[in-house]
Amino acid sequence: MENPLQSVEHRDVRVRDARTAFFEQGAPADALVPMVGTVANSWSRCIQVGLEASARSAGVDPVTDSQLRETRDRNAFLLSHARGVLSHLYEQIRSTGSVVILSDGNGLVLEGMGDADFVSRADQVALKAGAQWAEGLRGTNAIGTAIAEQRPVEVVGAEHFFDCNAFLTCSASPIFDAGGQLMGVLDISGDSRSHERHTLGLVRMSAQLLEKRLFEAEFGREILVFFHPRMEYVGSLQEGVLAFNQGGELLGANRCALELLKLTRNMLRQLDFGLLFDQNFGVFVDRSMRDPHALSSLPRRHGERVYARMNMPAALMPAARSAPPPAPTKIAAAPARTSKSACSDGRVSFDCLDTGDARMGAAIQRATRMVGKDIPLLILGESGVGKEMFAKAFHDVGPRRSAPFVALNCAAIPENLIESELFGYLGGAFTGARKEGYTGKIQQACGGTLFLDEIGDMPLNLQARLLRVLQDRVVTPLGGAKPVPVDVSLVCATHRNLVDAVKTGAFRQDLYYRVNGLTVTLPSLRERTDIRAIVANIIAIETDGMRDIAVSEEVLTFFERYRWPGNIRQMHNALRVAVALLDDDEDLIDSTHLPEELFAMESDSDEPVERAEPRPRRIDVAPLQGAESLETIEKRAIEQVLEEEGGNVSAAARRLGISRNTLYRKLGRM
Ligand SMILES: Nc1ncnc2c1ncn2[C@@H]1O[C@H](COP(=O)(O)OP(=O)(O)OP(=O)(O)O)[C@@H](O)[C@H]1O
Repeated sequence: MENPLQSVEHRDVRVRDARTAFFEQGAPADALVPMVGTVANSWSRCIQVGLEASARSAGVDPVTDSQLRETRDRNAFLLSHARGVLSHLYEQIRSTGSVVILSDGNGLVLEGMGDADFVSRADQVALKAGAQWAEGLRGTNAIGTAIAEQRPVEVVGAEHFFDCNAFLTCSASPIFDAGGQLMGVLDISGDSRSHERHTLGLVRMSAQLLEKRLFEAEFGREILVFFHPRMEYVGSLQEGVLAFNQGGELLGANRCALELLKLTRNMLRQLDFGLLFDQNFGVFVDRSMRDPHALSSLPRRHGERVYARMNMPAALMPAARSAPPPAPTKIAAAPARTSKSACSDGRVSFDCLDTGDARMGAAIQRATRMVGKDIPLLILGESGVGKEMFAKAFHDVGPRRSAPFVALNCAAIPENLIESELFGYLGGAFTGARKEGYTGKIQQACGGTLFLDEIGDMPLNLQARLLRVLQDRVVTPLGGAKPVPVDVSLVCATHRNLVDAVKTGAFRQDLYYRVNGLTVTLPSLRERTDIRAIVANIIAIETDGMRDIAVSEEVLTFFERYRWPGNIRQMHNALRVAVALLDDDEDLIDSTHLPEELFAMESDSDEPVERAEPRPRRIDVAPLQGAESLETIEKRAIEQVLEEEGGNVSAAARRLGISRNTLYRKLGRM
């Protein structure tokens, strides 16, 4: 490894000296030490396959478009998981004029991202999809040499075998699948003058992240155990991940797991949970299911103990195993009230919310154990994930269900009104106050549940007052001297990180402990595995369980892949619009019923948003008649398709690839 304190100039001089010794004086590679051994060995390999360092160009053409398409198809699994990582990596190097490259296991570039302004047009081609960087073709280079060496490699300037590549600096890390097979290479290439020492580390970490994603996708249907001897490393890139089947047999281990447990891949198939850890697999699974976020301390059979967290796929959860899977396309098979969804009767219940997602199921189980105990519940989760619905369901299963459920959103009302809303006031307490006074939310909730949404947004001075109310169990309305006793069960929610808010002083620590009796975290919609069941719930709510509405497979697949920045609220709005757009005789929601904003909505994700645009089908319009205008041709196409579809506007719009509204607009002009 290179001494990090060496200057770039010093390195250049050493490399030039090494080139002279190796190429002109015939010195053997091992005599070039302390030249980078990896590079010297690569030079030797290049000589052996007959490459000539002084050749004017490597003379390697990119593969043809159809060859590239084929290779990309073969690598679809890698590509689909790599896109987010590539964009994220590109964000890190955006203004450095470098490119991020993903190649397959043979060094063929599958995807390149970034502007290669630092190189000539000809060389730009060499960094784009279709270009080949195998070492045997292009001499020493980071991608090809990382493949040959099967480890991360950096090749700077004149370390490249061919003189013509000396303007480049490249850092590459191989990507291995769960079986240890090389899948591809991640690389950053740029101008050698702007070589940055930390680039290789960045590439290596990104490759590790990608391997982790690939592992989790490959074993997504198995029980995953994430572990590390140090508690704080669980959840980091350094954590080990093991995949077990339901019987506790070991199916796979990521690279970190192999290193941490000192195992080789050949040993995997002969091992099971009990041979690795001094604990019964069933006991570990049960304990982890009771509290999926908790870390278990697991004693190893031979070695130190580790901290572990388990992930159980929804399909293996006990509830999901006994319940029949939701029908794939027919969503709300409920023409009559008898077969309606658990969500359609106007009451929110945990039954209605527990639709097969493991994390949601675990949150419901935890909260259910607190019912009736008057322990404050804190619900965490992004905006729109259903925190208020969860709070309402918690209230509705408890002994206070016949008393009021009163909600106050601390972020939705102006700061100066929160105080009077919460504590109430007597008539004439302040200018603008109602003559008859106002009973604050705390008092309104008496005997029932007070739900404080977005508690993280409560101003500090009011936090102190609320704390006093919770401690003393009395509230004093503004302008009133007499404290009134309060008896409420408290449920709070926030999308903020309250621990951080406590650290920065934005949230009082003492109040945090008061509101945080039990914390549950609700998953974002994009993480949920029961999207189809939620769709069914929403349709049942929207139609009051009275209509038999199906959703097309295309829309359901889109819903499952979309990132849902606005979570269930956004999906609810989209489906509300879709249901409203259906004609009375229509019973299928397809992409033409989805609001256009859904596709225009910016996703905050690092992955591209898939679009379920209406898919136009081929329309054979009669040949042009003389010099027809575009408008006339369009008019003829619309008339023809409408006729072919028997006047059904929805079907015609679908075939034309436009929304129904657009078709109505065009018809209005005809
Ligand atoms: N499981 C579900 N099935 C059907 N609809 C749901 C479900 N969960 C939530 N919703 C719907 O999603 C929308 C948002 O829910 P809710 O207000 O409970 O979210 P929230 O997390 O409290 O949002 P915020 O943090 O913005 O206040 C509501 O329209 C609700 O009806």
